[in-house]
Amino acid sequence: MRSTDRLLFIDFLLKFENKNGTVIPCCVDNFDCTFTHKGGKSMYEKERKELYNAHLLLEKYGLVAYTSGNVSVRIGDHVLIKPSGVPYTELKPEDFVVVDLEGNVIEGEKKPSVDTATHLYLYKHLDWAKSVIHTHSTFAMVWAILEKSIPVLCTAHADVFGEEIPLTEYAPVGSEAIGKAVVKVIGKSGAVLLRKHGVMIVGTSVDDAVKKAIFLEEVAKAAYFATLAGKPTPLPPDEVDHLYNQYHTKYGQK
Ligand SMILES: O=C(CO)[C@@H](O)[C@H](O)COP(=O)(O)O
Repeated sequence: MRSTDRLLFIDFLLKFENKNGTVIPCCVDNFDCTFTHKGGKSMYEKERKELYNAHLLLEKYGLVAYTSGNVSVRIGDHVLIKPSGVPYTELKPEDFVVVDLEGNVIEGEKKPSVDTATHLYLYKHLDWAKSVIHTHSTFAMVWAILEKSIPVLCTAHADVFGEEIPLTEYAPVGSEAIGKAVVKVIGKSGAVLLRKHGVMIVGTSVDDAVKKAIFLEEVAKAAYFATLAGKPTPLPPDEVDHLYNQYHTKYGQK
């Protein structure tokens, strides 16, 4: 499409949207023309609130600072993700960006997270992935900086994760490289340490991912202090399996 034709087409779409308040496509022939739906409702209102609350919870538990980290949720062939570089104190539900699985912006005025390619790689390669969280939570990051996986040293770790928290190879930010490195080592826990970087969590829901991000920091902290104070031995693998199965079938209101 010639650029003048594109502009005419976009003008037509905008008028159509204003009149009808209807959701319209935001990418025309790969032309960079993203905009929000000013005339109508934003896409995924419910998921926007859920994602906003997840970001607030990460901040409340001290797992992120200022602009660091991000959360996304998969909705069919779309992913809703945090905008890049927006401080948590300024973040609003309407700021989240809708992208498709190839990274095209479907709705949103802001640039999506710098880690979007990583999140998308995980959604495309792990069919159970419904939400992804990235943090630089302090104690987990200490293990990642030391280039050490976190052994199963206590029952809480066995309960929630059921295995040691693996460590990726080093991968640079801003491409699929981190996603590839995560897929190579991820196990049933869905929690991974990014070498020299931080944490990546994959969840079956936003709640599941938030819970794992919170508990990972708790076990990373306990394991760090235990290792500093003495020479803790890991729980036996049979006991780890037993605790994990018990927790996942009986714990709480099940
Ligand atoms: O780790 C990194 C960059 O090194 C990112 O996770 C930032 O911490 C947050 O980036 P945005 O989601 O704001 O783009």
